[in-house]
Amino acid sequence: MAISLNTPLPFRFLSGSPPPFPLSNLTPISPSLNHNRLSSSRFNFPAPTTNLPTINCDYTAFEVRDVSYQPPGTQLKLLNSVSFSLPEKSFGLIFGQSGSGKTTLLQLLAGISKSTTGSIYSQKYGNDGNPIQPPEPLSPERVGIVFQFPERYFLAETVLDEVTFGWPRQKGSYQLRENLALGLQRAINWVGLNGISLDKNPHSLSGGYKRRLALAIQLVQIPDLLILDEPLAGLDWKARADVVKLLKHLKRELTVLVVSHDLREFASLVDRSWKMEMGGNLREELIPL
Ligand SMILES: Nc1ncnc2c1ncn2[C@@H]1O[C@H](COP(=O)(O)OP(=O)(O)OP(=O)(O)O)[C@@H](O)[C@H]1O
Repeated sequence: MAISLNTPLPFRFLSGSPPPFPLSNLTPISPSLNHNRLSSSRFNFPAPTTNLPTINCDYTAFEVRDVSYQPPGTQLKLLNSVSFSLPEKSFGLIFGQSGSGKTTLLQLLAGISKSTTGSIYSQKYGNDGNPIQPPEPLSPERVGIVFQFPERYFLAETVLDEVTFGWPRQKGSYQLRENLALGLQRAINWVGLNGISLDKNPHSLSGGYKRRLALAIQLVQIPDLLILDEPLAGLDWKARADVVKLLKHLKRELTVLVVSHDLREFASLVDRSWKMEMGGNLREELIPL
């Protein structure tokens, strides 16, 4: 399947709800979690490898339970009973050898492929650590994904056309477009693209700004989960530092899951980390520094 950053957008924009609030009005929220609860024997999780603070209150977590994946028509098992939990407004990092299945897992989370077994959902917990609502399947429309080297999939000749590529054009969608326009303005400010002319050709932007643009496209509507595959790949040191800083800012507002080999650069952001072993086995592990 040819993957384009723009491919899923029409569906996202049409079926997702408009941004519920301006992010600029938000007070940064620290993850309010007792992560010991998340690693309770109920879920059979290993000891926590995070530095999330321990505060009791309700919270939501993205849950992946016993997910396995075999590409249709093959006997290959690329993911083997993968389970993990990522609390909202926290930063998760998956690392591991090339070919171990990290991107495959992200593709399942984004709904690009469908898992062979297992489930992916969000779960609300009370302050006693017990679920307080039925689990809700994670809707692909509410997941933003920035692929590795997203700039390779830019299609439009201007920044504006690139960001609005999937927007509805038909009559009667004024309200939706108005909401999208507000979301766009916020996303552009948020990623620091406000100094860039919207008439510019996306391919003429610097490496770091191309990544900002790819992020802005995903942030027009606030995703429940933002996932990024190797966000620093191919960038120079300055752009890498800029993207890390941007993600540090974003993690205050969003749940972020990153696949990366650049462990040192993300170390200060990580709340939870997992290593993908060859054969598609995921286990919670501190990043090796
Ligand atoms: N549809 C498919 N059919 C068969 N094999 C596949 C398919 N998709 C991926 N693979 C194989 O599955 C393995 C895992 O691929 P994946 O891209 O998920 O690894 P990765 O951990 O993300 O690697 P990298 O760090 O190099 O990006 C690889 O050996 C890949 O060639």
